[in-house]
Amino acid sequence: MPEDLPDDEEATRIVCLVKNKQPLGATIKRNEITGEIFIARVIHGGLADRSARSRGTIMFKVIPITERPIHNQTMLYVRAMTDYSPQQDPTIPCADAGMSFRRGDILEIVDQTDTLWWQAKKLPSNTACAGLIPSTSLLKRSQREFWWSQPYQPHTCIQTCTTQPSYHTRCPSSSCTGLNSPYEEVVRYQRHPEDVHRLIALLPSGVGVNELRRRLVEMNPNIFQGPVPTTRAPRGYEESGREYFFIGREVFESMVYHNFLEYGEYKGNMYGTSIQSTRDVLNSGKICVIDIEPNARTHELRAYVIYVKPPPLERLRETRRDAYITTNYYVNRPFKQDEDFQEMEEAARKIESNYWQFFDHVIVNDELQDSCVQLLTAVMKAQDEPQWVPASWIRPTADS
Ligand SMILES: Nc1ncnc2c1ncn2[C@@H]1O[C@H](COP(=O)(O)OP(=O)(O)OP(=O)(O)O)[C@@H](O)[C@H]1O
Repeated sequence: MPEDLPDDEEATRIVCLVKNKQPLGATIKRNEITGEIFIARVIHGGLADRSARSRGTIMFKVIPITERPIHNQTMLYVRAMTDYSPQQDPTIPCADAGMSFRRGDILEIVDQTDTLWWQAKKLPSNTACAGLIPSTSLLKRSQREFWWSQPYQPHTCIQTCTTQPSYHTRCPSSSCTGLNSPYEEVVRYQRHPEDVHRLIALLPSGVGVNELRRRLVEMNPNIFQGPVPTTRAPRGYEESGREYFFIGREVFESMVYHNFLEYGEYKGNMYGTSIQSTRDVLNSGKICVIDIEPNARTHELRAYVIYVKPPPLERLRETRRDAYITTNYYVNRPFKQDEDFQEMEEAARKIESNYWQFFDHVIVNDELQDSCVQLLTAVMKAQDEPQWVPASWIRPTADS
């Protein structure tokens, strides 16, 4: 458009879009009063965006509006804290232009011009074309509407926090508040070789985290250490300070209030994560590997969280044939095929539905040897490769 166009000249531009099998990459809107149809948005990187000229099959006459909307094109990366499917959203302006995502996906927000519908790409992305996703304010509004439409349940929030009733932890606000932020801003973080290692947290208890951690430490005790205090009796092969710090209940209780990030009871024994012993291991230059319960994700820990998932039932039966567990009543007893495995699967379902978005990596603990290799690879990646971490870890905000 020439800069010096006289005011009385009609400012029009002919835009030709080459339509092939791809979607046009633009949405249109009709003015309810005048009936005029105009382009509501052009999808970032889509066909319309990329078509500079064509031998035209489709011709739009585009009349620029006098007041241009303020463009907010700053790149923003977020982790989705909720699932979204445009096909099930009746409010989306154009479902075909929408982009579905799952909790935990990393999204690159490429356009926030519209306050309700942002444009984003799911990472890693090999497509130039962005898709429409609801903005934070739109999602919060729908959450609020949903919340108000529910029957009054005064204890919903408290129940969410106590799905592992024996654990007393600092609850992450995201799992306790009624209205959660649907996106968490993240930044790419690369550990400097001279910085302390990233803390590795394995969860949950019961699927073999102790066995995996033990093997990792045993493989190279000069690199790895797992400093979780427990009141459980050591098993034959275990050594205090290696798998756990084995301490008495009285000592444990005296440490609880001022030195623990989380603590709790699992199958009759007390376990905890001590801030100081974690820091001591990291400051000694080792890689600290701890077990946590899912609701222990806190700012102090800043852990790389690895979720250890049980394999399907038939694989559990096959792989755990010679395995033993420790329960309230027995130190070492074989798994009970139905009860124990079903309990494990049920616990995994609950954890995934509440916490999937917080996991940096998932290992299916099927063949033990494979799982150990996967764990070692993931732990080294966490130290040496860039990771997406909450932006508030790098540039703290007032409420973080
Ligand atoms: N992939 C696997 N294949 C076969 N056996 C396994 C596997 N993973 C763990 N086990 C066995 O299952 C039993 C329970 O594992 P483990 O003690 O690690 O469970 P945990 O509940 O996670 O640990 P803890 O009770 O100390 O918190 C152990 O006998 C262990 O050797």
